[in-house]
Amino acid sequence: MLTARDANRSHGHSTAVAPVNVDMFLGDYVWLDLKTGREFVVPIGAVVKLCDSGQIQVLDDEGSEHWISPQNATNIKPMHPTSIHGVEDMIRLGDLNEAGILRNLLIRYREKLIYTYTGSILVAVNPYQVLPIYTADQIRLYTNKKIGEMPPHIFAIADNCYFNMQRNNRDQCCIISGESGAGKTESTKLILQFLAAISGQHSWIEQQVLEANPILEAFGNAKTIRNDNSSRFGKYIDIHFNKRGAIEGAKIEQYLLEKSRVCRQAHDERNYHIFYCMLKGMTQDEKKKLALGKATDYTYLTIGGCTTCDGRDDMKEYSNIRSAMKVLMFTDTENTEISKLLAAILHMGNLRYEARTYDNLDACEVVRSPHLTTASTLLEVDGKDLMNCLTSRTLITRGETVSTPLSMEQALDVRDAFVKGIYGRLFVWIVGKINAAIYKPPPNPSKAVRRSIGLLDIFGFENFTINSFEQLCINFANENLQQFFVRHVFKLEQEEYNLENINWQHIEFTDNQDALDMIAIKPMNIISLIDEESKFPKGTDNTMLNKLNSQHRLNTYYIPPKNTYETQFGVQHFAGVVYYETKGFLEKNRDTLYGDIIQLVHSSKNKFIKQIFQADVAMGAETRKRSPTLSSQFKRSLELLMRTLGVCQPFFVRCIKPNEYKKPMLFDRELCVRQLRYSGMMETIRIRRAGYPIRYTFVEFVDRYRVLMPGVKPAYKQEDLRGTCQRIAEAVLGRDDDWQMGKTKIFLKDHHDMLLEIERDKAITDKVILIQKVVRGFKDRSNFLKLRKSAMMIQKTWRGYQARKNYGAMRAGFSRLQALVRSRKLYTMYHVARQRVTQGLYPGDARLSARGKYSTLRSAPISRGSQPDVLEADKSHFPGPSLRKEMPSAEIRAPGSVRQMSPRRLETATSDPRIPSTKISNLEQPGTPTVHITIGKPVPRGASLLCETSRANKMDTA
Ligand SMILES: Nc1ncnc2c1ncn2[C@@H]1O[C@H](COP(=O)(O)OP(=O)(O)OP(=O)(O)O)[C@@H](O)[C@H]1O
Repeated sequence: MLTARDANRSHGHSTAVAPVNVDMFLGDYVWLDLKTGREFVVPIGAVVKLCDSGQIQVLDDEGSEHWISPQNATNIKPMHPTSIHGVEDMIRLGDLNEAGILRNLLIRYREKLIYTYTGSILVAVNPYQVLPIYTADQIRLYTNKKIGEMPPHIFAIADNCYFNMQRNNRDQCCIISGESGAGKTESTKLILQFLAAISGQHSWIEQQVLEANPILEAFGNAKTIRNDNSSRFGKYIDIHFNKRGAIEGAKIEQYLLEKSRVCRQAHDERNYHIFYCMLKGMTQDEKKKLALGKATDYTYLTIGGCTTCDGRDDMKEYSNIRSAMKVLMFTDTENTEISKLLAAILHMGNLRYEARTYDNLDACEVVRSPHLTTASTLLEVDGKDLMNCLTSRTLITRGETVSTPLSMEQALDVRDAFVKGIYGRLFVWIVGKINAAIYKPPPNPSKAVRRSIGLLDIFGFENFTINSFEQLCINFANENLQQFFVRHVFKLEQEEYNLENINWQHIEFTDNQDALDMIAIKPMNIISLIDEESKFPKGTDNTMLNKLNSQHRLNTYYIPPKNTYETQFGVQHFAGVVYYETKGFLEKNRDTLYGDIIQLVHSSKNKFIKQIFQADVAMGAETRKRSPTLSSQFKRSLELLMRTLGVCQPFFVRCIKPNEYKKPMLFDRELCVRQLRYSGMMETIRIRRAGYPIRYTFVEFVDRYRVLMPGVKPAYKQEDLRGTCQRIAEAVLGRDDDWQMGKTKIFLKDHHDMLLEIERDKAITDKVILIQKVVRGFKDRSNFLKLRKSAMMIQKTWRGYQARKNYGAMRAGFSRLQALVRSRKLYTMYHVARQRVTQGLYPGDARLSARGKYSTLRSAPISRGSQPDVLEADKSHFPGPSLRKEMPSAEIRAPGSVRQMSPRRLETATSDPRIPSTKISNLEQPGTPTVHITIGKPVPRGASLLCETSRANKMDTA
C-alpha cells in the first residue's frame, strides 16, 4: 500500500526526468543510470543509503554500492511508487520503460512469483526449479476465475481460454513465444494439463492427446547448450472440445524442424533424443538385428562431444516412447521400420570417404565397411546403387544422361542431405500418424458444434552473431505474430471504442506492416526474391543478394551491405535490426534432394521409406525444379496459421529465460532486457497505454469510488448511473483531463486509476479511522461503566460489612459503658443509702465539698519523699482543718485505675502490677504539715494519693 508520502511524491515524478537529488531522503528508491552505453543495459533500481555529505550513496538491486557526486546528479531519478514493490499487472507501472518492466520482473522473480500480467498478456520467467504451484488444488483455485481475480498464473490463461470458449462459443488460441529455454514447451504442457483436468472425464482420446508429447519430444527435441530439452521445431496444437466441453480430439501442426542437427551438433549438444534413447533402451536382440552398438560408436551422435544429458534417463524415456506409441496406434511393423531408418541414418553417418581423381576431376570413394552394407540392407536398396548415389551425380543435358563424380566435399553434402531428407520426412510422417490417431474430422462441418483451443509453441525472435536462413524464417514468423498482435489489440480496442462512442483518433502505434510487406507480402518481396533465385539454375547466394539490394536498397526497413565484399544484409524488424549472412541461403531454401537419391528411394524394396518419400517420388526427376522451397512452404503454413489464429480469441504468453546457465534464482539483466525488447513487449505496453487501458462499467465505478463523494448512494440505488459516474470523475480527476465517458463504461488512463485508487485509499482510511474512533470510544466507555459499576458494588458491600461490624462493637462498648455508669450510679446510691441507714447521713450533710458536691474522696498531689519508696503529701491540700490533723486512711492510685478501698484499711489500691500492694501505716502524724507514706517499693510516676476522709467529714459535719 502506498504511504501518503509515496503518493505525494509520485504525482510529480511519474514521467519526470528532473535531475533531482535535492529532496532525496534516506531509504528513497531511485533509478540509477550507469550510462555504460551497452546495448542492453538499462537503469537499475537502487535505494538511497546516505545523502547528507553532498554526495549520495545508493545500493542497487544487485547489491552494489555507488557514490553519486553532485555533478552526476542526473544519473539518478526518483522511482515511481509502483516500481518499489512491484505490481501484478505491468500496465499499472508508473515508470513504464524497460527499466521499470525489468525491475518488476526481477523483484517478483526473487519472491518466486514467476508470472506477471501485462494487460491480458502473461509474462512467465523460467524458474528453473520445480515450484509447488501446479497442483490439483491450484487447478481448482484457478477454475472459472476472471483474469486478475487471482495472482497471475499460466492456469489463469488456460482457464480463461476454456471458459471464454464455452461462454462466447468462440475458438481460442494461446500464443506462447520466447527464446530457446524460456519455458514455452513447459507452459504448453501446463495449459494442456489444466485443460485436461477441467474438461472432465479422462477419456481415451484425452490420454492420446497427452501421450503425443513424449513422441514429439523424442523426435523433435534435443539437448542444446541453452536447453536440455529444446524443441527444434515449432508447433501448433489445436485441441477440440465437444458441446459439453470435453476433449474430443486434437490436431498438431509442425513448423521448420531443424534437420541439420541430425548431421551436426554444436559443442556440448546432442542429436535428437530418440537416437540415444533407442541405443539405451533396445534389447540386445533388437540392436543386433539393426547392427547397432553404443551411442559413442556413431559419428552423428558424437560431434557435439556429448552423448548423455543430466537429469534424463534415456532408457526409461525409450520405454515411455514405446508405450506412447502404442497408445497412439503405431503398429509393431511401423515401429520396426522407424528403428530401421534411424539405424540406417547412424550407419550412413559412419561411412568413410577417400578422395580420388578421375580424368582430372575431383572424386571420391566410400571406404568399404560393414556400415555401408548395413545401411543398404536397412534401406533395402542395392549396395552398389547406394554407393553410386553417394559418390556421383547424374546430369541430364540435352536428353543425355551423364554421370559426374562428386568431390569428397560434395559427396559428404549429398550424404548429409539424404540423411536430413530421411529424418525430416520421418518426422512429418510421425506427426501425421499422431494426427491420424487424435484428429477426428467434424462429423458435419457445416454444423460446427465443436470448439477449439489452439496452443502455439513457436520459436521467438532470434538475433545471433551469425544469422542465417533459418533465422530469417523464424523472424518472419515473429513479424507475422506481431502484426497479428497489433491487429488484435487494435481491432478489439477500436471495436470497443466505436461501440462506446469514444474518440480514439489520436492513438498511435507502430505498425510492422511495412516490414512485413517488404519481407513477404508486396511483389518482389525478400522471400519471393530468394525463392526465385533458388529456382534459377545459375542462381547463387551472391546474385540473390544483388537482387535484394537493387530491389530494396531504398526501403527504410532494409539495410544493404556496406560494400561489395560484405555478404550480409540487414532487416529492421519490429524488435530490432538483424543482419543475415547470405552464404548457404539458396541451398537451405531449396531443401531438395538430387534426382539420384529420389531414384534410389524409388528403387527401394522398403515400403516405409517409399511412403515417407511418396511426394518426392511422385514428382520424379523434376523434383528439384518443382518441389516447393522451404520458404514458400513455411510461408504457406504461416498464412494458414494466421488465418486460423485470426478467427480465434487470442491470449499471449511471453516466456523469459532469466539466465543462460539453467540455474534457479539467477537473473541476468542484460539477457532479460534483450528478450523483452525482442518480444515486442515495450511496444505492446505502449499500445495498451496509448489508449484507455483502464475501463470500468458505471456500476463498478460508482460502487468502487462513491466513497470519494459524500452522500453518493450505492449503484443499485442510483437512477442516473452515468451522471453519478461523471460527477465523481469530474470531482476527482478534473473536468479537462483525458478520460472519457462511453455508453456503458468510463475509460481512464493509468494515472487516473492510480489517482482514484490513492484518493479512495485516503477516503477509506479516514472512514476507517472514524469508525475505529467511534468503536474504540464506545468500547472503552462501556468498559469503564462496567468497571465503575463493579467497583461500586464491591465498595458498597465492603463498606456495609465494615460499618455493620463497627456498629456491633460500638453497641457492645456502649452497653458496657451504660452498665458501668449504671452500676456506679447504683453503687453510689447504694452507699448513700447504706450510710443513711448505718450512719444517718443524708446527702444534704456533705456540704463540705468544694463545689457543693458530696464526695468522700479527695486527691492530693503527692511527691517523692527522700527515699524512692516514700511518698509525701502536703496536708494543706486536705479539705477541712480537722482533716489536716488526722487522716484515717489513704490510697495510692496509679493513673487510670479505679479501686475502692475499704475504710480504715490502708493498702495499695491499684491494679497496676508495678505498684505493690502495700499497707500504709503511720499516717496520723498530728502537727506535721506533710504525710509520709512508706510504700516499700518504688512508686511510679503519676501515681496519686487518695485519702478517705469519711470520718473526718463526719467529724467536720459533726
Ligand atoms: N514453469 C516451469 N517450472 C519449472 N521449470 C521450468 C518451467 N518452465 C521451464 N522450466 C525449465 O526450463 C527448461 C526449458 O523449458 P522449455 O523446454 O519449456 O523451453 P522452451 O522455451 O520450450 O525451449 P525451446 O525453444 O528450446 O524448446 C525445462 O526443461 C524446465 O527444466
